[in-house]
Amino acid sequence: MSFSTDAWTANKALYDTIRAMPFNVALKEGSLSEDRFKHYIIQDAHYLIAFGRALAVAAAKADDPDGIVQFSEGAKVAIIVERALHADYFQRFKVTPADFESTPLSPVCHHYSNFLIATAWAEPYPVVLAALLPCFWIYAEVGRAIHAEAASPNNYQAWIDTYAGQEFHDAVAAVIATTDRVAAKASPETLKAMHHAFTRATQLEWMFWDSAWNLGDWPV
Ligand SMILES: Cc1ncc(CO)c(N)n1
Repeated sequence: MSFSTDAWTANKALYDTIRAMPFNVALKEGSLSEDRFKHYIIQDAHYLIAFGRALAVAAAKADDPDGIVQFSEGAKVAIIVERALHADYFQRFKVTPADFESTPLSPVCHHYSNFLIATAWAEPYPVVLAALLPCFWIYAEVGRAIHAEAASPNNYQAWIDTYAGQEFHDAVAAVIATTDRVAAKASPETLKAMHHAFTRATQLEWMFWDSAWNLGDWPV
């Protein structure tokens, strides 16, 4: 079985939990409060900078030229396309660049961002890809599932359309393919580390939405 099928099966229960989270249900129904979405989108803007940085390191570690192109392009798209989406919502919710700069990373965003950057720098290429894969794959699945059932009109349609869109899904399929290709020649120890990284990132995806729902902040 491929790494991706194995990893998805092993984490399916966690994915089902993510789908049923109050944040995602409310997003689908269009009833998500603006303060919760605003919290989410500010933290996500911080997160995407770390995500882009980790993708750039993955590009530098790629085992072939196609991988350099794939992940440097991924880094670029993470910053450019998603910034545009955020700029839209920042304007709508009146978040100024100064507000964004002065809002620190929440504990969960800080943890997830640092997990990706630390993994990108310290671990071998296959493990880096396994850590990055849930960020792509879970958003693609959640995006499509929400898109299929979303209330219309929905305040958050632009977000839903981005992650349900064909362009994002093509990028996700390509990351799955590269991850499976490198996993197929990985040692048992590396495979084990890949599964560990994939599960950790999936947990952090859950925690990221949970933190937005609860307006997570530093307790002290
Ligand atoms: C937390 C998080 N994970 C994944 C994505 C998709 O790139 C995102 N925008 N934010």
